[in-house]
Amino acid sequence: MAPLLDGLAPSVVTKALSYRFPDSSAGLADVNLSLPPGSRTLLIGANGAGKTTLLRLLSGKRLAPTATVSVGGIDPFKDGLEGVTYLGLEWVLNPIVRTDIDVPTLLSSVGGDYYQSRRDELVRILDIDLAWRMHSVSDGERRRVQLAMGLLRPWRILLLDEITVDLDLLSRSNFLDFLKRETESRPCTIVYATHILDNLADWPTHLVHMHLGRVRDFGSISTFNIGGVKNSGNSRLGELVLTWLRQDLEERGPRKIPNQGRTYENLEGKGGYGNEKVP
Ligand SMILES: Nc1ncnc2c1ncn2[C@@H]1O[C@H](COP(=O)(O)OP(=O)(O)OP(=O)(O)O)[C@@H](O)[C@H]1O
Repeated sequence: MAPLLDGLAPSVVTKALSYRFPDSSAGLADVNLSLPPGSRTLLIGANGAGKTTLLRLLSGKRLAPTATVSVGGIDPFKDGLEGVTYLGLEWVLNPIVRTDIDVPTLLSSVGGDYYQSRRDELVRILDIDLAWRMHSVSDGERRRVQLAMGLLRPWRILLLDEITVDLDLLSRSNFLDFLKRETESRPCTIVYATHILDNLADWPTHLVHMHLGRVRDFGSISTFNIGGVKNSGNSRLGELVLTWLRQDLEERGPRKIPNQGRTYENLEGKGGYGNEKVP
C-alpha cells in the first residue's frame, strides 16, 4: 500500500477518464476533474448519472485506464491507498451490524480503543447510546453506529456514497458539521454523492454535476450563482424542522453512559467511556 504524502490533504484528479463496465456498456465518458486538497465536493446527478461508478474508480475498487485517476498523486488501483475510506451500499449492508452485539464491542473492533477521543466525539455527535444492542435498534440508529465505525480511523480521503438517508435531519446536520470541521482541522479531502440537499448550502467547497456518465458542471461553489436561484421555501422548512429536532433533543436531555453517573457531554479528553488501555 502506498501511503499518502504525510501532512498534506490529498487532491483528487481525473484526466479524460472514460470507463466501460465488464459487459462493455458505457459507464463514464471523458471525466476531467481537479478537486483541491482539503476540499469538500458534492457529487450531484440523477439516478444512473454515474456517481457511484466514479466513486468506485476513485477508491480503487474498479480499475481505471492508466493515468486517468490520481488521488494525492497516486493511482489508487495500481498502488493501493492507505487512508482512503469509501462508505457505500456494500458497507451499509454488512450483516455484522444486525447481530445481537453491543455498541462498545463494535467500536472496539474497528480501533475504538486506540482512537478514544475520536470515538467519544463520534458517539456524542451521532447521539449514540452505548446501551443499544444492534439487533434491536432502528434503521437510523443502526446507521449512526455504522457511521461512527466507518469514520473512526482518521482517513485522509473520504468517499461517501449517499449513506445518510436514514438519519434524521439533526443527526445529519451534526454529522455534516463534523465532516466540515475535519477538513478544516486536519489534512483531508471529501467527495460526497447525495440526493439530499437539506441544509447543505454552506457545506461544499466544490460542486460536480454529472449526467449520463459525463460531468456537466464542475467548479468551486463560488462560481455557481446560488444566491440567484429562486427560493422555493424548502430551506425554510428545513430550518423549521431542525429547530423542532433541537428542541426535542434538549427536552430529552443528554444520554447517560451505562452504569456510570456521567453523560456523554464533554466526554472527550476525559478518559473515554470505558476502562480500556490505549496501546
Ligand atoms: N456493473 C454494471 N454493469 C453495467 N452497467 C452498470 C453497472 N453498474 C451500474 N451500471 C449502470 O451505470 C449507470 C451509472 O450507475 P451508477 O450506479 O454509477 O449511478 P449513480 O449516479 O450512482 O445512481 P444513483 O443515484 O441511482 O445511485 C447506470 O445506468 C447503471 O445502470
